[in-house]
Amino acid sequence: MTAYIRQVSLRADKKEEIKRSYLWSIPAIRRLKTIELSKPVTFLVGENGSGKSTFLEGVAVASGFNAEGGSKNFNFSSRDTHSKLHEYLRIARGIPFAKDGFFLRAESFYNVASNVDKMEEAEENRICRSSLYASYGGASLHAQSHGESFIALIQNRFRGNGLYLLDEPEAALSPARQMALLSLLHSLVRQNSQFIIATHSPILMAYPNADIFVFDGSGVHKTPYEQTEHYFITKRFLDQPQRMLGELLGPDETE
Ligand SMILES: Nc1ncnc2c1ncn2[C@@H]1O[C@H](COP(=O)(O)OP(=O)(O)OP(=O)(O)O)[C@@H](O)[C@H]1O
Repeated sequence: MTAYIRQVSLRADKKEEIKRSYLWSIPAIRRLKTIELSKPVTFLVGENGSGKSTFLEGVAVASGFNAEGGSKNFNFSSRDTHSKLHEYLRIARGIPFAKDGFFLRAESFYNVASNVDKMEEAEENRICRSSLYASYGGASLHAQSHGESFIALIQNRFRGNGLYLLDEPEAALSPARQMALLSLLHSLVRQNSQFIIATHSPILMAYPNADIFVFDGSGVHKTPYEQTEHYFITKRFLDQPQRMLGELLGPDETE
């Protein structure tokens, strides 16, 4: 199995600095020691605000990606709110190095799409060029729906032998497209790729032989799929929607 990142730990020598930042108020970050990435696919899950995106962004920036997403060639910035976590992480890299990579975040995908447009315009000024859009599904990402452009990007731009960091990729995707994404993940894993994915999707989390790390108030814990809240709450709801709706809305409202 290929692991371009084998281990991520919080630097003990930076503890005093971390204590002075808001990062210390995030329990999963404060209690983070070492996360072993020993599988081709690692999921980061947990409640809203538990620190998954902060952690993934820290790993991405420490690995040379732009904080707002893109490949290592992207260096745009539309805001400057990313944390300094990357300075406090120690990343143990594997051998060989990844030949490809992408940091894909649902929340700033619009800006990544705009940046691709700008790079395409710049390419048009060259005498000998191949269209950059070819790597992104043949058209501007803005000319496709959010979900279509997400899938087009993964299908066309992710070339394998790569390190891919995805932040809530399901945000744009229908359940059927989430399943399509599972197939794409699988074929990229078979081409020696590693994924680290922050997600709320019980569909994506079902990818076999993956590690799932739950971020919560007591730290970060490796958890089997069926024991995650995402799995059992979704299952309980779909098994008995009327009963759950009765609990949520009161019995009179569900008739
Ligand atoms: N610049 C900032 N200053 C202060 N607090 C921040 C800042 N950025 C994020 N936070 C806080 O850090 C915590 C973790 O946020 P993060 O986005 O990592 O959560 P998450 O687990 O990815 O949540 P979600 O599932 O909703 O995306 C949140 O409580 C958030 O409010």
